[in-house]
Amino acid sequence: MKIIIGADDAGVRYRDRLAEDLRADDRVDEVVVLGPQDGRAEDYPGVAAQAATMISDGEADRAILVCGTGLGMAIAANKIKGIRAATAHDSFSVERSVLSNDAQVLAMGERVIGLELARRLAKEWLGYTFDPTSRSAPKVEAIKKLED
Ligand SMILES: O=C(CO)[C@H](O)COP(=O)(O)O
Repeated sequence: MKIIIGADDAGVRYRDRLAEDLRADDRVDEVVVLGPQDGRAEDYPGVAAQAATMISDGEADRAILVCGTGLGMAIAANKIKGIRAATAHDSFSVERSVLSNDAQVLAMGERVIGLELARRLAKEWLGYTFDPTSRSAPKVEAIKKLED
């Protein structure tokens, strides 16, 4: 699995810790880091669009995006066709974002949850795979039709 980990200025600290976790995770083959580098500022819309476009183009499988709240990242990523991004800060929502919504993007807020919870949720999120034969599949198909 190729995973993007991205952030804006408000999410850099969590991004860098989550990137370390992802690199150490056997389920992850490759980690792509997006967002501020070498102290250069970057706002969330550009980072979210870059990550979402890579997924939509088949260059990456999933992304974790961190900003202050996790809201702007999800809103911006959802503007890219084919992308389902969800902000989630609890275990159940993280699970359902994949199993119900087939979301490829998890957005979290560094100003909202603690680092250890963010790390745990990222780890849980990696373990879920959408089942295209599940009761949720027709609803995801209905979402896709909204884009046409
Ligand atoms: O949380 C953010 C967007 O949802 C971002 O990190 C901060 O945005 P701002 O409050 O507009 O500076």
